[in-house]
Amino acid sequence: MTSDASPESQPHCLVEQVGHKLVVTMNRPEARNALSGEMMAIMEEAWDRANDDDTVRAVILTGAGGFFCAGMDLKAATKRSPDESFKSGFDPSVIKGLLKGFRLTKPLIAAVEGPAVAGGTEILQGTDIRIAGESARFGVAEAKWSLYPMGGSAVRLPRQIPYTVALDLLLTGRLVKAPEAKEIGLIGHVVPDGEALAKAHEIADLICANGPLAVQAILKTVRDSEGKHEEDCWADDAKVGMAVFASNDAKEGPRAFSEKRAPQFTGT
Ligand SMILES: C[C@H]([C@H](O)CC(=O)SCCNC(=O)CCNC(=O)[C@H](O)C(C)(C)COP(=O)(O)OP(=O)(O)OC[C@H]1O[C@@H](n2cnc3c(N)ncnc32)[C@H](O)[C@@H]1OP(=O)(O)O)[C@H]1CC[C@H]2[C@@H]3CCC4=CC(=O)CC[C@]4(C)[C@H]3CC[C@]12C
Repeated sequence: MTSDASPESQPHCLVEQVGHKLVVTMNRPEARNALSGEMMAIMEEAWDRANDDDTVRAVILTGAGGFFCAGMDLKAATKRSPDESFKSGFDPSVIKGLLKGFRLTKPLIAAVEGPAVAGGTEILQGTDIRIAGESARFGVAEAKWSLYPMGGSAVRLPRQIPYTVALDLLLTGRLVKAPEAKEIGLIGHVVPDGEALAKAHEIADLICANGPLAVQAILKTVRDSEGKHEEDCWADDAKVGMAVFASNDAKEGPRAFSEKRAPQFTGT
């Protein structure tokens, strides 16, 4: 993957831990946070950190300057053949930065303002809870430029929203605003413009106050059972659930309820 560091020497992605929350901010506002090699590399590191660091209990993905992400850098794509990176060894069957073929073990909350287009809506499909300012725009525009939604939308979008709506978006490349995106189930919350990040923090705080083992176990079962027949899931579901019930935190939760106090979870 090539690195194309910003001329302003600002990193293309910022990563900051706030308490138990890891906040990942795509940071190329002059290009509507279009994805770059550098941005993808920083996001890959952030995802590893989120998965490996026990102090991280929730992750927020957002964009700088009032924009989420405009997908691949189309201007950079005019400087070399669009398929050059594939020829030089980049295997697009896993695109970790875009959460294709790689998932977080901690909940990932998207806070969207402005456009989330093409790769921007594709990475959104790897997030768990999605919040947007009311004039945010979403769409999978690749076909408009005779490109392919390589971030996974041809597979994922029809699984996440109704088939006919997914095909409408994939084949026309049209954009929808936040209220319609909520109506079709692509996002879960619409807030006044400028308030998506605050709402994401509010939801992340609720998650971080919960038992981290329970939260991560729920995510694991949801992820592992995707696409399987439910009868094929119960054995693992029970195993994952029993490990949570055997934890110290599972003793602390009911004790805190009985003692009428907030639980103090340790993740053990
Ligand atoms: C293959 C995947 C993925 O599936 C492919 C894509 O994502 S295709 C991208 C398609 N994007 C779009 O269609 C969006 C285009 N933009 C717009 O429609 C509008 O700009 C907007 C709706 C977003 C905003 O409209 P506005 O009116 O608000 O603003 P506007 O005036 O238009 O723009 C303001 C300025 O911003 C510039 N701008 C906007 N969008 C882009 C853009 N996408 N690229 C560049 N610049 C943009 C605009 O020109 C204006 O600037 P001015 O100077 O003022 O004119 C691929 C997804 C990720 C890829 C990987 C990324 C990392 C990699 C790096 C490498 O080196 C190797 C390859 C790879 C791994 C790469 C591989 C493919 C992907 C996986």
